[in-house]
Amino acid sequence: MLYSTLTPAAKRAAFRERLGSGELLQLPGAFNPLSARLIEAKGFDGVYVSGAVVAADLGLPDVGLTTLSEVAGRAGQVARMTDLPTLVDADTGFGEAMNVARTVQTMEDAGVAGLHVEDQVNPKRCGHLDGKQVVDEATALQRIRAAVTARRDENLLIMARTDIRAGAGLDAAVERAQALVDAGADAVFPEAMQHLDEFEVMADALDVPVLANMTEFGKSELFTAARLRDAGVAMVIYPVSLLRLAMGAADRALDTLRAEGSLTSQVEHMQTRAELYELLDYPAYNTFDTGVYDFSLVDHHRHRTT
Ligand SMILES: C[C@](O)(C(=O)O)[C@H](CC(=O)O)C(=O)O
Ligand SMILES: [Mg+2]
Repeated sequence: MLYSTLTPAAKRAAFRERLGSGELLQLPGAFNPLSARLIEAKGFDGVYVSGAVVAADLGLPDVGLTTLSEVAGRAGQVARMTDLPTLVDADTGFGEAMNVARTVQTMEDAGVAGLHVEDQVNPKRCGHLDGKQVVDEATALQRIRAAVTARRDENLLIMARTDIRAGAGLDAAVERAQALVDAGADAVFPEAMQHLDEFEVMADALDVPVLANMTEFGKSELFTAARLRDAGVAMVIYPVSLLRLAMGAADRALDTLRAEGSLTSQVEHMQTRAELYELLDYPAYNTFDTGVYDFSLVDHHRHRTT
């Protein structure tokens, strides 16, 4: 109950170990802390906190409007609810080198296992939209150096995301990624790759784990986990998928309520009360409550008789 049962340091160490195992780790995006519990219950390897989802949750587009405090707050709430490692989208680091350093320490305090910092100009755009711009290499490397220098737990995974592929092509992306690794990045997130063999080229060129972004309605086809693993990818995120599914279900259910005047026909699609309580570990809280109650009775009794 109350979750998580592990310290952030233990989660980071476990994440590093799993990443070194050569398996493909799957990290669905948690759109809230409760959905992180579901992701864990279903046996996934980690939880992703998407910048696009944090923004959308607030009713905002993903154009660099959310603040470090908002994103770190949400990442902390999610990380708190799961024993899985949490990977958070730190956008551009919320500024330049000095801001990136503060972002890393704030995210570390929030209990995440890793974060990614991208090389887009401020204010950033969704990586799968046209018209985004990247900073020059020197600025991109500064952000990563600042991130690596700022962390206090050496197991905190600093991932460099590069958005250069869309504007400058795959060769430029590989070159940028190699420079980011030389600057200290522990892993690379090549954004908006189009074909599976591009992931393969990237994974072959780098000595660090590579992440694939399987966001829907984007530039990439939705490759299966098996194909990504065969291409040498180490981690895959499904950043906005659960939010899209939940909002799709909510949209249809609201139409039904308007049309039918009740949600009776929708009940079969709902998570049941029993399923929700199980996910919340409700019985454990009851037991805890009883323990406190018993204790106070005994205590009270002792006071009266002495
Ligand atoms: C991964 C991503 O950065 C996110 O914030 O989740 C987005 C996802 C999306 O907009 O589909 C991205 O820029 O790819
Ligand atoms: Mg993002």
